[in-house]
Amino acid sequence: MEDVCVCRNIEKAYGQPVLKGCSLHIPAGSIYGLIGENGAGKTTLIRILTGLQKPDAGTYSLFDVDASDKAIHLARKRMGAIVEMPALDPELDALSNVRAQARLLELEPGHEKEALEWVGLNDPGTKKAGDFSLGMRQRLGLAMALIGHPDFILLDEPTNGLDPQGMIELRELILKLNKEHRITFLISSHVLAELAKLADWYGFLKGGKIVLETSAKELDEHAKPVVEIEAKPMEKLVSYWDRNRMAYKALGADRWRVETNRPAGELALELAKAGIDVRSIQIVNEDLEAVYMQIMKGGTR
Ligand SMILES: Nc1ncnc2c1ncn2[C@@H]1O[C@H](COP(=O)(O)OP(=O)(O)OP(=O)(O)O)[C@@H](O)[C@H]1O
Repeated sequence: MEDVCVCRNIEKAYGQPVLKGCSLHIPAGSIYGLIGENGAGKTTLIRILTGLQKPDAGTYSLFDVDASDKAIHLARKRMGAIVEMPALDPELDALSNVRAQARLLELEPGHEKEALEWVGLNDPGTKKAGDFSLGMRQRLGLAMALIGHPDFILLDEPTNGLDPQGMIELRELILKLNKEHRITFLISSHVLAELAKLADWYGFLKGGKIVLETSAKELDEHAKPVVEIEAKPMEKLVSYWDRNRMAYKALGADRWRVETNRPAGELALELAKAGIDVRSIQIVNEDLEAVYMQIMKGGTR
């Protein structure tokens, strides 16, 4: 699969270094989740890719055009972005906002209504954008990002401040644009659980670098098989875990969490043979959030 965007050792400092050799690859057709804690430099990276800022060192390419190439402005025409908040004019209605964006990008007029329809604003009326809900504003921002028929859209923390319904709607919209129109997305977030419902590729930004770049499929495989067990007595259990070199954690009264590849039924039988009274046993595979915490705490796995 070709990459729509490649970054190589990007550095950026504002007095303090923020990006310290950041490299990543965004495959065409993917929804790439850029995940990092607050202040990790996600917005900085997105601002660099959209041309709002220049890196101090390193380079990047968009659609195989290097940032130093004169043709980079043509590659940028294939991109749309919402950085921080959608750049709407609060005094204008939805259609006038999209028209203003089309003029700014020097596009032929005539596609404004289509862009609004793509985001479900079929009949936006004359309400001013300043009176829109946050979810509506995000939709309008997306319509403005879509007006140039981009192949690649960058969204900086798009679900920030949305209510659960707004989040679901935005997610469905992004998935639809990705599947039906083959638009590649870069979406930044500090909430992995939110990205996990969308992304099929991830870059983990930490300490100014991408410490892990992986597909969603691979990340799922990173999540270790774990079982939760309710059993006693404690001494026999601890001795069993130690004998079998199994990583365990006490969760509370007679409750344990254990890493194991063994089928739960087989484990229950073995524990019973060792004189342990097993009340319940269930598989609860380690979730992505735990994988995330481990990556963010200790670097790559
Ligand atoms: N224009 C600027 N001038 C000075 N410092 C800046 C500027 N922009 C960003 N920073 C600093 O750079 C660091 C990274 O900020 P950035 O907004 O890129 O992080 P982020 O990962 O997007 O965080 P958040 O999730 O909080 O938006 C922060 O410490 C921030 O204060």
